[in-house]
Amino acid sequence: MQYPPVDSLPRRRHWLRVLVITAVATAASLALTALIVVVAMGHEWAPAVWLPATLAPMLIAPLTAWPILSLTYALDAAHAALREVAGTDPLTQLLHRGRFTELFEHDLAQAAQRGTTPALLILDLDHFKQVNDQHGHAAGDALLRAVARTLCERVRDGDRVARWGGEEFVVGLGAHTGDELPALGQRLCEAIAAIRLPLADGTTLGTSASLGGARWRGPGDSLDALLLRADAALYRAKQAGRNRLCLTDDPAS
Ligand SMILES: Nc1nc2c(ncn2[C@@H]2O[C@H](COP(=O)(O)OP(=O)(O)OP(=O)(O)O)[C@@H](O)[C@H]2O)c(=O)[nH]1
Repeated sequence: MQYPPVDSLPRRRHWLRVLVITAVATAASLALTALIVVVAMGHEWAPAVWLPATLAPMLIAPLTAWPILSLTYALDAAHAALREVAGTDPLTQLLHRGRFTELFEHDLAQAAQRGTTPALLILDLDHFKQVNDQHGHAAGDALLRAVARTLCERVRDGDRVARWGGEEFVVGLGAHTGDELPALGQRLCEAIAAIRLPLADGTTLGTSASLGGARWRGPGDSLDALLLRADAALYRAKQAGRNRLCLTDDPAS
């Protein structure tokens, strides 16, 4: 999930590598042919080696290039898989903070070109400690997974959802215009409050979240600054009684 900006790089690198390895293998096999010809010249057995010496470049180039290419391709695939695992939170399968930062900074850099005004939401579940204390850590984990699912189901393709740590989540609206922030934030707040997780004893477990949102102000506005503004708005949402959305640009909220 959520890896578009880097997709084209390995493919381009792969074809460059194909060209370089094939060229090196061909040059090496031609040099071998020349060596065989020089050594054989003047000997009566020379005619016997002309044919293999001529065929050698055609055989050696693919025979050496192919295993090297297969190996480097497999290493690339393993590297991409490791990157994905390292960038994913194992409990919720959302992006980790580091991978989110990398991807959303790319969204900010592309915003002017795409004509978007990215925005960011920070969500913190309310009184989550009580969930763990009353229902156990496993129920808390299940609730975190349900919140992650709820967020992913309601954002658009191109938005980024990350587990920021503990019971805190971040949604990066990379493909939106800033105008959509209040409506989406409100929808997420309501969707989280509507979660009802069935428990073994037949009851259900719910939660709510406080959300802080901020819009990107354009080139020169860093992700750190955006996060700070969203965090300040989140703090106001907690102070105002939780289970609500506050935006930095809206002092009345
Ligand atoms: N089950 C579970 N709990 C976690 C995980 N990570 C953090 N927590 C718990 O989340 C709780 C966070 O508690 P607090 O920081 O006090 O926040 P809160 O109880 O949600 O209170 P407010 O944020 O003020 O509404 C702690 O009890 C942590 O143990 C996790 O991966 N799984």
